[in-house]
Amino acid sequence: MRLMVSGGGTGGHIYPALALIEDLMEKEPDSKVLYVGSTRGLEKNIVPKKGIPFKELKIQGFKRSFSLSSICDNFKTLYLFLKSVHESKKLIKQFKPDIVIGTGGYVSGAVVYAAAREHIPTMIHEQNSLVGLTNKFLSHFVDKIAIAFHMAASQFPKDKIVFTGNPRAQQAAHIKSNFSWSEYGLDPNTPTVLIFGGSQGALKINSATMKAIPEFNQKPYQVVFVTGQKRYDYVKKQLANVKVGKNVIVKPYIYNMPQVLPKVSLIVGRAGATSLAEITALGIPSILIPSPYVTADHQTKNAMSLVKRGAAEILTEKDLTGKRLVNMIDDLIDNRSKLQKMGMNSKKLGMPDASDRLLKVMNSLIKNNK
Ligand SMILES: CC(=O)N[C@H]1[C@@H](OP(=O)(O)OP(=O)(O)OC[C@H]2O[C@@H](n3ccc(=O)[nH]c3=O)[C@H](O)[C@@H]2O)O[C@H](CO)[C@@H](O)[C@@H]1O
Repeated sequence: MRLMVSGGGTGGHIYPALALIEDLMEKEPDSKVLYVGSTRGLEKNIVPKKGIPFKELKIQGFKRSFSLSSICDNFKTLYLFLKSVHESKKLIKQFKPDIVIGTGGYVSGAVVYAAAREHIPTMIHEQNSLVGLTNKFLSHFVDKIAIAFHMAASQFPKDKIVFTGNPRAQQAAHIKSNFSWSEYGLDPNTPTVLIFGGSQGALKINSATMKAIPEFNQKPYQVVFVTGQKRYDYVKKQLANVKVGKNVIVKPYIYNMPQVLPKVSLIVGRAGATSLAEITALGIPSILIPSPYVTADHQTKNAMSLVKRGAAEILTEKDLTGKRLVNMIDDLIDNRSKLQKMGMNSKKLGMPDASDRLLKVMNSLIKNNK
């Protein structure tokens, strides 16, 4: 298969694409892949590290306010979009993909739109329960729309929908992890809580965690606190005069998350769709703190789909304090049977064959196009 993939901005759009590529290369090793990302997103750091051919386009998002500067910015956005469509068409002519798939983020808007105009089979993958702006736009042009939450179905043209789940779930579920907490200087046999605010880190989660550290130091469990790359220096500065116990580790980012996750006892984090796909694929109990800053509060909807099934607990950002965080973690870690039940409920929601399902649809689209 000659696969062109585009997805960018944040990890939630990038990792599903990478998981799909990994599965394709395992099943069809002669395949050729080109990843098209943006000059500004995280993909620029993540994708080339995986040895995947990468091209970048300059693109930006629309501003939703009506101030003069936003209007000017939106003209620039439109210009960059049209330019990116033009450049995508050139890339398509050179690479000659059998199929183009978009996993969200502004850059995928230009690439997938260009592919549809060039009559290449196209598909988008929507990770969330509430549909993003780019995928809403692309839904009018693509051949198929893969979704990971049933709730997303009503927001797209019915005849194009296929329910596949998120490919990152399959990657997380099937990995043979040889990771050990001893690599972080921790004890491999002590329950370990992983705290992180999505792929970019979250200010409020970071401040609550910093306040909780003096209490964490006394606990019979371990805490791995991931700040987000950009927020690491600030957190380290704030912690300069705080005693951080041997059972607490502070890290900017984890690059081998699928290896690490199977060893986690409890997750505290945002409710980004790709994180939830991983959590449920592995059946990890979680305390979810949805970001209130995302479109249409979609993380609360994502989180509630787990909470309703007893697979997670929710903590709203307005109720988030260091003390509350510690209490909720203690309550679960101290109550093994509650934790175990939550894990089992979480696993029931997992989609451990998501990328197989996606590949199947992609292959049938390609076949029908020949
Ligand atoms: C603020 C924002 O717009 N967030 C959106 C973004 O979240 P975000 O990019 O944070 O996405 P998710 O939480 O869904 O996924 C994060 C991904 O990054 C990985 N990871 C994270 C931290 C780390 O140190 N190492 C690492 O590898 C996780 O394992 C996961 O695969 O995309 C998601 C999927 O469309 C949306 O649901 C979120 O609402």
